[in-house]
Amino acid sequence: MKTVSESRAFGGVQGVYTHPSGTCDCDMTFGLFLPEQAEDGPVPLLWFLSGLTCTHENAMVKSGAQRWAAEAGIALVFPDTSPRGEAVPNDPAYDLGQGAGFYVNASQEPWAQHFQMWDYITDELPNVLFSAFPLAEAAQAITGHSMGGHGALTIAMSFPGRFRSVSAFAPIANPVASDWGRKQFTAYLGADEAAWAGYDATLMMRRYGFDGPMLVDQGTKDQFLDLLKPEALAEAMAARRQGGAFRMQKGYDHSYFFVSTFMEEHVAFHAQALQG
Ligand SMILES: N[C@@H](CCC(=O)N[C@@H](CS)C(=O)NCC(=O)O)C(=O)O
Repeated sequence: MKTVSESRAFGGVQGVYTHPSGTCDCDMTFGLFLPEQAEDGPVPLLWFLSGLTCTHENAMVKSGAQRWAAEAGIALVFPDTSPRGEAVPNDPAYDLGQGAGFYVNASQEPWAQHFQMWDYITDELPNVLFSAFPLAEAAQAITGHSMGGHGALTIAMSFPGRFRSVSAFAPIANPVASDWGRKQFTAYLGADEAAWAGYDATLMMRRYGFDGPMLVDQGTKDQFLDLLKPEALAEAMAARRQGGAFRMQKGYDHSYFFVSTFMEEHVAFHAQALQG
């Protein structure tokens, strides 16, 4: 692993690191914020998965999460959203290929060799993080924005007991019923929709839900509402009697102004679960 940069932030350290990834068969970059409390021993970890077109950098510089994580003594990891590099396939569209990994394990050509983001986020990157940094593996929570909200919700529901809490900002909530989902799942997973079900938060909520608190925020003026399908997830949460809340936030759009507005509440929500 190589250190790209380390900068003092809110009494802690905001680092950027690269490492060779066997899972994605390329070098991968991530941001990690360690609060001051990490100098004294392992601290809880909050994952932030980002959305379409993002790298590790967008949420790291625009979400404002570090101030609240520093106060709560929680580390933040900002992974990239896809494999990268000249050898990695891409697509001219912003919502397929590099920057649009959709947190799935691709089985189709030309994507399968590199686009293994599910295994990267749930297996390889945790191993890198817990062996190299003072992080408490037993105290993890996960959140994300848009495509990253889809990733956070589906990963949290797939690993009962791993994450104490899950939240999402404007998640792609029902990708099997959306053009933000059907196009990418066809490309990455193939036309057989049976292979898609384990990557859809609404279908997973209908079937089993999350074994802890869940918080979802969605702006009412989000320009992508028709693609995000928030009503499907809200209905599934109500039917499941899922603990937590689905909140429609009046007037907010899809941008990081929306994310940063509610970040303090999301970090406090996770801090309660992580420290309880
Ligand atoms: N570029 C796309 C929109 C992509 C987009 O809004 N991406 C969101 C996540 S889904 C994001 O976080 N963008 C990067 C940023 O705002 O820093 C478009 O023009 O339609």
